[in-house]
Amino acid sequence: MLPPSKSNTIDFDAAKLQRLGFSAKRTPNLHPLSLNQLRQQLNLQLQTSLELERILDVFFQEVQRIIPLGALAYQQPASDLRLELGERATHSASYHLNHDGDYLGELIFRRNQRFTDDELGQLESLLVCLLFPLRNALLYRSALQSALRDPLTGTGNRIAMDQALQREVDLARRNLQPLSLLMLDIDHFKRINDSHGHGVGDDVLKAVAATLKGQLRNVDMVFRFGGEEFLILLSNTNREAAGMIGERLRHSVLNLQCAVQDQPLELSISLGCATLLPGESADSLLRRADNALYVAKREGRNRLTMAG
Ligand SMILES: Nc1nc2c(ncn2[C@@H]2O[C@H](COP(=O)(O)OP(=O)(O)OP(=O)(O)O)[C@@H](O)[C@H]2O)c(=O)[nH]1
Repeated sequence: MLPPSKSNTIDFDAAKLQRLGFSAKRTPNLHPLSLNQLRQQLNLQLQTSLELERILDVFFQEVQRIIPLGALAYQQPASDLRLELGERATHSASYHLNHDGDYLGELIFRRNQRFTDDELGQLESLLVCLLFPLRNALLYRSALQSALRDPLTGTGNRIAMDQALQREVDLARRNLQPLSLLMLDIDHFKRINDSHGHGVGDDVLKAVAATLKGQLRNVDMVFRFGGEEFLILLSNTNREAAGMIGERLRHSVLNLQCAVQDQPLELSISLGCATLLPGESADSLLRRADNALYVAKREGRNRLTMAG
């Protein structure tokens, strides 16, 4: 038996597209089709993927079999989505897509010639083929996201953290770039829960997470590690810069204006910081940051400790 290897893997999307007579990279306008033929093709092809970008790319390429286009833009601000295919042009036709009361986003077709009424009618007829695949792709994307997010704080969860940590360690090694990690924990959090209730504890967790995200460039690098513990991955960041970021985070939590029944709630965090050593594993990096956090707690809390 052959050991698993790349040559045995199948990109099912690509395979299905090929079987239908479409390779991944196609030149537009290969065979002119009637509107009905194109609708049938689209109905088949748009089912072959749940990836939003791929679906829109297939749609953009195929529509050009009967309607010349320069660009296609898609945006859905609520999901923080914005995609641009092709090149910007002077004329545009835009559509707000709704299905069953759900807003699926806005699609903008662009080119350097005005669209005729006939063409707009054809576009509208083709858009119908896009609705279900687009809705499914959006649902898939949000399912993927919620599988990787901590529902309370909106930060990445442990699964996301494990994936990101290994990926960043590999990247740092390959690109010979520094990688630092901050492990932080809210001080005396149990007291907050015990004195004010779990609901207030939850609000504090949300407020601290929002502060951390607000202070960092890449919010996808903040993870909830455990109850009141967070982990921050700082790619391309050396020990000195990571220490400065850690101090900035500590101050921003100290300055958080939290109150319970008009009484101010004092909050602080302790942090441990470690920077990847040559040849070091992800587990070892994590352990060193955790040990540094333990030292910060032991030495009085509300402080940052750098791992040796
Ligand atoms: N409200 C709330 N509390 C949580 C959650 N997850 C964990 N906790 C609580 O977090 C508290 C953690 O307490 P400890 O581990 O003793 O830590 P601490 O009180 O912060 O003390 P130090 O870390 O030593 O400063 C426990 O009371 C947990 O019940 C959560 O999702 N919501």
